[in-house]
Parts: sequence; C-alpha cells; structure tokens
Amino acid sequence: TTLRHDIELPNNIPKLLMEKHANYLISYGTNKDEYNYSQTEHMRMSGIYWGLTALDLMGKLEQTNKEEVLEFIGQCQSDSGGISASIQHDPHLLYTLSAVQILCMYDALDVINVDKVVSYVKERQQADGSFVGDQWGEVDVRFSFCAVATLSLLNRLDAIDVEKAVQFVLKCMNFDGGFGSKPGSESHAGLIYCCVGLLSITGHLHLIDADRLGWWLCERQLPSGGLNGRPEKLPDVCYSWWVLSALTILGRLHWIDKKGLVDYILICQDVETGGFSDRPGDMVDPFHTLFGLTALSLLDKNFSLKPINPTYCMPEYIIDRLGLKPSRLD
Ligand SMILES: COc1ccc(S(=O)(=O)N2Cc3cc(-c4ccc(C=O)o4)ccc3N(Cc3cncn3C)C[C@H]2Cc2ccc(O)cc2)cc1
Ligand SMILES: [Zn+2]
Repeated sequence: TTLRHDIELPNNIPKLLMEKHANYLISYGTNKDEYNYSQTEHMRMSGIYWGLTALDLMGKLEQTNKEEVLEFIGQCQSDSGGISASIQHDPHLLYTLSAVQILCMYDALDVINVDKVVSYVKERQQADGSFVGDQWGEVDVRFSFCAVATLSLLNRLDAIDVEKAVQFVLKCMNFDGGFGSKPGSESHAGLIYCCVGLLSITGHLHLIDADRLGWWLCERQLPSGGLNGRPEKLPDVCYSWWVLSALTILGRLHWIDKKGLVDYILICQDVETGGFSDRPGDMVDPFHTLFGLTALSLLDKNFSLKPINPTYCMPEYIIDRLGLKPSRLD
C-alpha cells in the first residue's frame, strides 16, 4: 500500500464551540501588544477581513469596533489608489481586495476613493491578460482573482480586459483539470479556488472540465476525513475551504464524504482558547478559524452559521445586497 500522510482522529468529537470562537477573534483584535498580533502586521488588512467575516457568520459583527476599522482602512489607501496591509506599508492587490471586502460588509465604501482603487487595479494588468500584485511585478493567478473580485464588488469590471484575463487563467489549466499559479505550475487547491472563482465571476465556467477537476478535488480527501491541497500532503483545515468552495461552484459538493470532513474540522478546534488550527493540536489562528467556519457553513446549515458565498468567501446576504450573481454549474 502507498504510505499516506494522514492523522488518526480521536473518538470524542467536540461540538461547534461558537461562543469560544467569537471570544477568541474579538480578543485577538483588542490586545494589540499580544505577540501573535505583532507578528501579523504585514498582513493586518487580510487578518481583519478573516476575523470580521468569521464573526459575521456567527452573528457577532455588531460586537466589532467598526469606526476603528474604517479609520484604519482610510489611512491605508496610498496615492497610487492601492491599499496596504498596514499604515505606511506598500499597497498590494491582496490587501486592496481584503479592504474592499471589509467595506462591503460594513457598507462603508465611501471611506476610500473608489475611482483610484479602480485605476490601481487596472494598471496591474499585463499585455498577456495576467496581473502583477504590486509595483514589484510578481505575476500569479491569485492576483488575477484579487483584481476581478475587487472590481466586481465595485461594479467596475469594465475597467479591465476580462477576455484577456480569462485567456491567462486558461493557460494555467493543467492536464489533471486543475490550475497552478502560472502556466506550467503544478495544480494546487488554493490556486484552483482562485481560477474557478474568477471564471464564476466572469461567467466562463463552461470552459472547465468539471468532472475531471471535481474528481481531482475529491481525491484530496484522506481516511481521516480531512482534505489536503496536493497529492501526498497532510490534511489541513484551510484546504476544506479551497476544495469545498470550488466543488460547490462546480455543482459537485455531494461527491465529498461530508460527515468525515465535518468531524475532522471539529477536531481542529481548540476547546480551551477557541479558534481552529490547521491540524489537531497545532496553534490556532484567525486564518484557519475563518476557513474552518466557512467550510462548516457550506457542509451543514444546522450549525446555525450564516450562509457563505463560495465565490467571494463573504456572507451570502452581502453578495445579495450588492446585487451580484456569480455563476455556478448545477
Ligand atoms: C505561519 O506562516 C505563515 C505562512 C504564510 C503566510 S501568508 O500570509 O502568505 N498566508 C496566509 C496565512 C495566514 C496565517 C495567519 C496566522 C495568523 C494570522 C492572523 O490573521 O493569519 C497563517 C497561515 C497562512 N498561510 C500559510 C498556510 C496556511 N495553511 C498552510 N499554510 C502553509 C497561507 C498564506 C497564503 C495565503 C492564503 C490565502 C490568502 O488570502 C492570503 C495568503 C502567513 C503565515
Ligand atoms: Zn492551512
């Protein structure tokens, strides 16, 4: 038998400890001198998006300090129009998307100059349709997703060449039906989410081989019930989201063993501190806490979490309020 990296699940599975997760996330943002908080300044804007989205799914958005967050975002928009992870940091498409996602949840897009955000994103598109993340010029299909998701949330997709953006994504498609970060790169669940999400927003899902990609995505499930991101890798809670959101958009969520995956995710909760880790017993963080909760929201509505939109990774009611209809295969 081939040696499979995997983990053993204990037999007592805790239930979803929603109050503990809400307290973990709310206190993460308040005691700013805490070691972990200081280590994530370089991605603070994304960290705020991860925490707020998780709290909104649990019905706790009104317990957050909206004014403080809006003040912070206003200070992070640079003259270029791009938005940075923290004050005085360089702008980047990753944090521009996180900021726009936060402002859509708070219904507060007026705190930034939207036209300048649009020109910053437009200027990142290359002749071959691809996008670079910032002024240093690294191309990655993740940044294509950030660009298209940001502009569609602002209802400004007209600012870029969508057909060329789609052409670049198709160049990243591999023989296994999956997608890598650039043409020729290996398929990876996180990049598959970005490519499927972009094609969902632009209405080009018909260009995907849904059966072949769906099969590759279900191959990510291990005997522990958990999902990995590539063959032979260990399971990790955040891959629950990357794989499940893509399968949901492709109309093949029912191909996964839901019970096994739910048990794996619940075991990754820290029953003392609250929060989710990548694997049982590891350190929790806001990143895995969000993706554990969004996966549970897709898997079972009985967890009394708000529905999550698989394309934008934002609460469904926000996407409805914006009048957005990202496509899905049925
Ligand atoms: C702990 O080591 C890392 C490695 C990469 C990163 S990352 O910024 O490139 N990134 C997001 C990410 C965030 C965290 C984290 C810790 C605390 C917080 C507070 O908000 O967030 C942890 C991991 C992480 N990773 C790394 C990872 C997750 N699972 C497996 N790994 C190796 C993902 C990584 C890439 C990324 C994914 C989505 C996204 O929107 C942005 C970046 C961050 C920490
Ligand atoms: Zn992870």
